[in-house]
Amino acid sequence: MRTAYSVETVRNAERELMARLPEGALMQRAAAGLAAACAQVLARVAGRVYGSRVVLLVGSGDNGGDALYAGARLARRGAAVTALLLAPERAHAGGLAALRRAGGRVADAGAASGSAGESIARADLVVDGIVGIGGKGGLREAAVPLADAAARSRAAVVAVDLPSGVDADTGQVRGDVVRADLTVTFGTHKPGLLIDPAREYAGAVRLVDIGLPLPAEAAELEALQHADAARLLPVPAAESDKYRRGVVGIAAGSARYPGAAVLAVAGALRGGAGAVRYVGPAGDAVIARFPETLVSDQGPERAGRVQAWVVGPGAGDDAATVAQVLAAKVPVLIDADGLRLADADAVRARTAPTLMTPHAGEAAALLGVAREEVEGARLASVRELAARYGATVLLKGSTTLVASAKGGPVRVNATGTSWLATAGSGDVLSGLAGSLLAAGLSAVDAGSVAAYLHGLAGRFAAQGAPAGAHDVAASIPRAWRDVRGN
Ligand SMILES: NC(=O)C1=CN([C@@H]2O[C@H](COP(=O)(O)OP(=O)(O)OC[C@H]3O[C@@H](n4cnc5c(N)ncnc54)[C@H](O)[C@@H]3O)[C@@H](O)[C@H]2O)[C@@H](O)CC1
Ligand SMILES: [K+]
Repeated sequence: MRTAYSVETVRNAERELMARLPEGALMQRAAAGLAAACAQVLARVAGRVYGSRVVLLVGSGDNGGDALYAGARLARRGAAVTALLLAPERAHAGGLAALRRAGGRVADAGAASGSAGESIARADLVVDGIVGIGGKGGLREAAVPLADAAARSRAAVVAVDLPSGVDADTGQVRGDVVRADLTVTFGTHKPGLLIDPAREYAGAVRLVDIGLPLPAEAAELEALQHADAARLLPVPAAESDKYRRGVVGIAAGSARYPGAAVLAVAGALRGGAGAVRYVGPAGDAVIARFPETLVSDQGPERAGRVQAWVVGPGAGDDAATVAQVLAAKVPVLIDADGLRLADADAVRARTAPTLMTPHAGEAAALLGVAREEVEGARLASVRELAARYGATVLLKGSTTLVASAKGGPVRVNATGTSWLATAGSGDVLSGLAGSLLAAGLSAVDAGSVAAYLHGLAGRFAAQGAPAGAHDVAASIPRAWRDVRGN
């Protein structure tokens, strides 16, 4: 499991560790890891470290200190290193002395703004040490021209700890921020490195272990990795029958949107449940495509045994079906139209698990705010929805988040791809997650494993070209095999 911790938790762990270590030891660990990563980048972009051109953007805190010490290490290996100081009188004194001793140049970024731009334009590597976890708000005005010059330059940009200006705890981006090709982060991932929109600015992320003592239960975010997903996937045993494997009921589709039913069933058939039962007006379309589906034109109450329901994709205005499903004593996934039609009190009154799967627009409607507000503050939004509805909430997006009403770490999914932003892709996800619920996974596990498989399936289906939702569904078995390592 990959984890991310809040700035406050990182600061506490840092204090605890610093008390046991000689002064400056922690920064040296960080700088050594940063310098090693920079040397690898230089080998790629300039062929070698010796003779390469490195520019350090140095702010007034320890983030700048890391950059200066790493710069000193690169200068000792023969790189021509120039530090551009945003606040010369407050730059890290020890770091500055180390860089000077190693033969690096130091300039005032403000006084030499023209030549600062030129050195950035000519650099092979720009190291962004403007601000790290001590940052507040977007980049300050004086730093913006440096970030712009780095963006225009052909240099590779390596961010120290975080791309400067992004909000470490929330992933929010206000105003200008640095765009990095690589972020070298220390001790732990920060939430902003895993959540959009900030994640996009981080580029590839490399974690340098500096020995921070971080308690597992204090994590803000968890991201499943292959091994975690493999452990959670339901695998039938010799004595399994379809009921033990779980029957998932799909109440979806309408005369107007029969395709949503077909796609939700397509996802459900690949989710590990032993059988898929469909109720609704699109039975003919479902059977024509998937003859293994158990189809009923009675309502959910009379559909027969079901261990988890999916309700809502393409449901139109059928509030009665949504209400019937919510009254069932088994886990329920509510998606799409179902989110609009579900009575909030009925959701809160449920005792079996409930998983709601809005995209940003649907989440905004449920919260009564603008869509941009949800997109800018995804972590806060998913937690707020989970608390309001007393349900597990999966907020879709290029980094999908899954929050439990009970609190605890929010799961973030990183397998997604922007190719998945295609009509019907959400219907496939809801069927897949519903199937995992029926197979016995908790709502958080079902949601996060479904998002993981769905993202991988999207990658396999797309491979750099547009793919339809049915292609994504058809690629789910390949995603399972990939996760299970066979
Ligand atoms: N906490 C830890 O465990 C460790 C921290 N280290 C480094 O130390 C950093 C934190 O250092 P600091 O606490 O000194 O804080 P930072 O260096 O992140 O930022 C603080 C400074 O930046 C300025 N600043 C704040 N917001 C700004 C903005 N929007 N634009 C421009 N400047 C802004 C402030 O005036 C302040 O002087 C980490 O990100 C990491 O790079 C590492 O050396 C190793 C260990
Ligand atoms: K930084």
